[in-house]
Amino acid sequence: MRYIIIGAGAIGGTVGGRLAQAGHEVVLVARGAHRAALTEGGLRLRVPQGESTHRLPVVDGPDALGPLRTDDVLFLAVKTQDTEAALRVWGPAPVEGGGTAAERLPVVCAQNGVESPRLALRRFRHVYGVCVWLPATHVEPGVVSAAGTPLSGILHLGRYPHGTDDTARGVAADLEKAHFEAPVVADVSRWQYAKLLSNLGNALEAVSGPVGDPEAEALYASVRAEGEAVLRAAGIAWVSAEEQQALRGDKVTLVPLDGVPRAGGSSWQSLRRGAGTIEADHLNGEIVLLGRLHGVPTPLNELLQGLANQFARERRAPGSLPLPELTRLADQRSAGAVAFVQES
Ligand SMILES: NC(=O)C1=CN([C@@H]2O[C@H](COP(=O)(O)OP(=O)(O)OC[C@H]3O[C@@H](n4cnc5c(N)ncnc54)[C@H](OP(=O)(O)O)[C@@H]3O)[C@@H](O)[C@H]2O)C=CC1
Ligand SMILES: CC(C)(CO)C(=O)C(=O)O
Repeated sequence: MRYIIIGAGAIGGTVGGRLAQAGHEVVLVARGAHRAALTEGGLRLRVPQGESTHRLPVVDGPDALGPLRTDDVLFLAVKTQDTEAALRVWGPAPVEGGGTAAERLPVVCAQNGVESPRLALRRFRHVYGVCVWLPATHVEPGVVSAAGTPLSGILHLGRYPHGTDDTARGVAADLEKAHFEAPVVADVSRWQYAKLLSNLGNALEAVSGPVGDPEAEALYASVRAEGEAVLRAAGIAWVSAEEQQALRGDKVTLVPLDGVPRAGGSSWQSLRRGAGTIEADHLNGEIVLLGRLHGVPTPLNELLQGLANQFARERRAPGSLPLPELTRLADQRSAGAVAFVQES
């Protein structure tokens, strides 16, 4: 199979580099300064075992490749806010022998949140979801890094909305050869909802810095509790911590990389790069949406969604809202939400 990595940033760059290292054909899709750096100097991948450079074909869209091959896999690793635009471009791409990518090729959505595979299913017939446990960093244009040894991360993968098939097993086998733990699961949505609950802390970390001290942990616990209440009201199941642990085992140990700053997760990194957009509408915003649909107040997730978007719009530095200030705002919002529920 040839892997076309749409969005060769932290996740796409790590997966693409690892797949190339394992001998697979890989095409990187990138844009802007990152694309220029990848084209000029290759993809530089830093992992605990060292740095490697991969000179791979780099394109900005399907036109540069000509008709796609029947053994192509579209591996989507853009932030969720960029999913729709990417699918719109890649869906109609012609495939050798006739038909389009949307009709004939698998699209594997290796992203946080739960929205991308749904968006993909509107256009593509063969959609796969991945629950991505892979702490990676887009260090600078052309350079990505991933902690974790001996494996780089855990990628639960399955056909979306449910089931498994030969493609899922084939992609997982290739990922396993490329230093990932890649269990094939028949209920990938349940895994993705579990990850969504973890990622409700992304915005907190982005605006107020690493979740680690007791005050931040307490706030995250309240944000997550809101998320769990919403999922329960919506009748949505997620895998328990025990199930996750049973499948994960102790296979991935995070090893800090000397000289590679990974002060924060993917949303923190968006702010650090001054990206102008952030994924919060699709993480905390998913809980807010479900809360509104099912009549459950979500003041804390609303607050974080709003703050994260404001930080991105104003290109504010990550972590620059002091935690006591965020906690004060959260207390105010929670009090307001209780009053609203009592009045209605
Ligand atoms: N980083 C991490 O540790 C983890 C991330 N995730 C999830 O993985 C997904 C990807 O995140 P991450 O790798 O961090 O994101 P990055 O921003 O590092 O990488 C995404 C890349 O895709 C590029 N891009 C967006 N749209 C297009 C397009 N149409 N054509 C070409 N390139 C495009 C972006 O360019 P530009 O910079 O110009 O926008 C960026 O370089 C997200 O859903 C995230 O939540 C999950 C687990 C861990
Ligand atoms: C859990 C974490 C922080 C790394 O896997 C992540 O999902 C992210 O950075 O978005």
